[in-house]
Amino acid sequence: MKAIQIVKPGSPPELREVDKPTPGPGQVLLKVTAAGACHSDDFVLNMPAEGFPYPLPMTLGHEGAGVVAEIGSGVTSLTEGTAVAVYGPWGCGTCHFCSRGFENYCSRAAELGITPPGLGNEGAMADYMIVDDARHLVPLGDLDPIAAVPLTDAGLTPYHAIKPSLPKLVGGTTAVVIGAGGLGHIGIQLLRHLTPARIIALDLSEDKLAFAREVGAHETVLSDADAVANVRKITENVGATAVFDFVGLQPTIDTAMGIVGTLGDVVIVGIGDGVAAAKVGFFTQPYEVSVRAPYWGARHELIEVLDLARDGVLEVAVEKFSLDDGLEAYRRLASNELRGRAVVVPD
Ligand SMILES: NC(=O)c1ccc[n+]([C@@H]2O[C@H](COP(=O)([O-])OP(=O)(O)OC[C@H]3O[C@@H](n4cnc5c(N)ncnc54)[C@H](O)[C@@H]3O)[C@@H](O)[C@H]2O)c1
Ligand SMILES: [Zn+2]
Repeated sequence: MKAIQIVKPGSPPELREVDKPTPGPGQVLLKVTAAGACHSDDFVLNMPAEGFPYPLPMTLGHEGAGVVAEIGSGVTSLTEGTAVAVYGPWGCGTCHFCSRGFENYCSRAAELGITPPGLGNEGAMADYMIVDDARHLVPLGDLDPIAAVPLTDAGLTPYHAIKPSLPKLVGGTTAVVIGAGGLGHIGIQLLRHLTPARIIALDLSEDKLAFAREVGAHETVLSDADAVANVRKITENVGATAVFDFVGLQPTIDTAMGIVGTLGDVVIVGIGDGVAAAKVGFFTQPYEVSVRAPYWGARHELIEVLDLARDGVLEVAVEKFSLDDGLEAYRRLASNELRGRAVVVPD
């Protein structure tokens, strides 16, 4: 079978022939129906070779959907042919966080497609993939796997990031989304559906800003040196009640800190290596700002996001690629050329 793999850190991924895996006890083999390409894959591809934390070569892809093709011994809860999506953060299942459903915060977690050595899980960018435990599968029902697969990360992560800010995002407040890409364009739709807040989206080009308005942003602002002043002007200097940074570079985090208002949240989702400088202390405005850096989401939240898609609330913009063209998907992702999510669909 074919797989898109990271072979050499700092180099583009490669399309390679690999052995079709066999499910071990408790495992499930999926015939992959769709796999989403995430900017985090690009982050992993560009990690330094020295001290690279994952086994090489490694199949990419932590957004996966498929059809159950083969069941390992001991799995009784599944039948072959069932359409499923994969809940990617694979926790231990028993610790404090896992028992509350937040496997994304399990300290012993192994993640699909981004797994430390010894845990042996490959990603979804392949004809077939192994899922470590039937517990990580969520039924897709009649959802289209191509449109639904981005929800396992590009939908789940913004949902998990936005939820704690919902009580603050009442009428008359402003929410800002920085980066209207895979995660951001779903984040905008979630904010539109879940809050009455005015949504301002920031990105690098007029084309991306037009896309942000298409998916529901009320206003858009170019992400440049004037962005802080321009957003503050729109909010009549009150500032934003929540800023979701889906880029995470130092300039965008600085923008976020510059536009957040009193009682506001700065939520850093992008993995850009930026950090938020503390502006905490008496007589320091804005007052009572919270900064969070959430990671992925809980299993029950994935089910909630899939239900929102079933209700027609979320429309994922997808650019479709075959496995043979998957390298082009990663090229477009790295150069910010995509509209929405790149989804690879094996034959
Ligand atoms: N925290 C988490 O759990 C989690 C999960 C998934 C992805 N991520 C990270 O979130 C980020 C977004 O991922 P994605 O897959 O949506 O990426 P993407 O490439 O689809 O989207 C990124 C968007 O940001 C825009 N952008 C880039 N630089 C910008 C800047 N300086 N100002 C404004 N906009 C800018 C791009 O034009 C693009 O539209 C990545 O850093 C990714 O690694 C984090
Ligand atoms: Zn991701």
